[in-house]
Amino acid sequence: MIAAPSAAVAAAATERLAGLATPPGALGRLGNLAVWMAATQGVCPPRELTNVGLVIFAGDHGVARHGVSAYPPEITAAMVRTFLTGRAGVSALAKAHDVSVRVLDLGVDDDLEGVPDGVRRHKVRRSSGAIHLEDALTADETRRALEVGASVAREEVAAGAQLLLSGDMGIGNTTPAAALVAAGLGLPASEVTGRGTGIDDTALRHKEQVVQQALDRAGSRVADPVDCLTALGSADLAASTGYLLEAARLGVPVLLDGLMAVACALTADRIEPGAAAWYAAGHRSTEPAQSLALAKLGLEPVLDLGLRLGEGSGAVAAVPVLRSAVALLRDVALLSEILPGG
Ligand SMILES: Cc1cc2ncn([C@H]3O[C@H](COP(=O)(O)O)[C@@H](O)[C@H]3O)c2cc1C
Ligand SMILES: O=C(O)c1cccnc1
Repeated sequence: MIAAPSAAVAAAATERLAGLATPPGALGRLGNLAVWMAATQGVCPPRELTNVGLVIFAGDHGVARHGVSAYPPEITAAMVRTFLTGRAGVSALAKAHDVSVRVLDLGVDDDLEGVPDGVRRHKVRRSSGAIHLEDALTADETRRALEVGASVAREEVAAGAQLLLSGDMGIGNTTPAAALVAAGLGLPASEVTGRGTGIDDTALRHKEQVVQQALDRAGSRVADPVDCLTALGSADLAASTGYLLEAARLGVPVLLDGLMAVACALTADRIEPGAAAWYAAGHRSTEPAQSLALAKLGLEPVLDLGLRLGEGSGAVAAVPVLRSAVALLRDVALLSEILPGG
């Protein structure tokens, strides 16, 4: 069980919020976010968020060759290079909101020649297995990927990160992510499968069959969250899970993105209950599994913009809202200070 953020600081922050020169409740959910931020930092008022870090976990998926995505797997390597030139969707948002971006290749089906060693050094394998036909990973690969993620979280925190975000890149990844949510929530494929990059009705029915076949193949192993990563996940999703889990263990807050981040957060909370108390939901994705997993974790998304990009984009877009919440609890006067004789 992971220890919760400080209840004493949450109480102090709630009291400060109630005393601000604003009508009670007028700050709405910004007030709740500010209290959560203070509790995770263990200090009230909370510190400004000057050091926010996004790590994008990239990898390919065997299922991507089986008609589950609107795009070919070759996009994955091309997008890794695009993150490095700072021209992806999430790059624009990260630049606008002062968020550092790091991209790691866990399982891209390409050697990524010429890409810096720091990006490639954590690679576990080239493409994870096609989950409806075979395990995504060996048990040893799962263990290694979880440890890569944990070590990256430790590095980010040692470098001063106050808030961690995870992003994903990998054509086909909404299929294993939906399977992880189905496994974690005990739901059939029909309830969790979404359109990902934008597949048509025929492809959606096929994708649902692929997810169900994967769940049936995994059988009773769905009861164990680490076995789920081995059977139904991937190297990039296992690393992302290790990263989110380590953030919670270290007591560092996380702002979650869309389906992949939330599927990994759900898996992390299954591995060590209590982890989710360190997570806030950046946005609501259009993927049904993301909303189902958020509800299970008790998380209400900050933004609801119809985003379905991934890459960490929805989390980065929510960073200014979290900064706004912190600024209010830090900088607004207390009503008692502005009243005569107060
Ligand atoms: C150009 C492009 C950029 C992306 N950036 C993120 N994704 C997102 O879409 C993919 C998941 O959807 P599916 O499971 O349907 O393949 C992942 O790569 C995810 O990161 C992208 C997809 C494309 C095509
Ligand atoms: O929920 C997401 O993050 C998402 C949805 C579709 C495609 N890529 C990512």
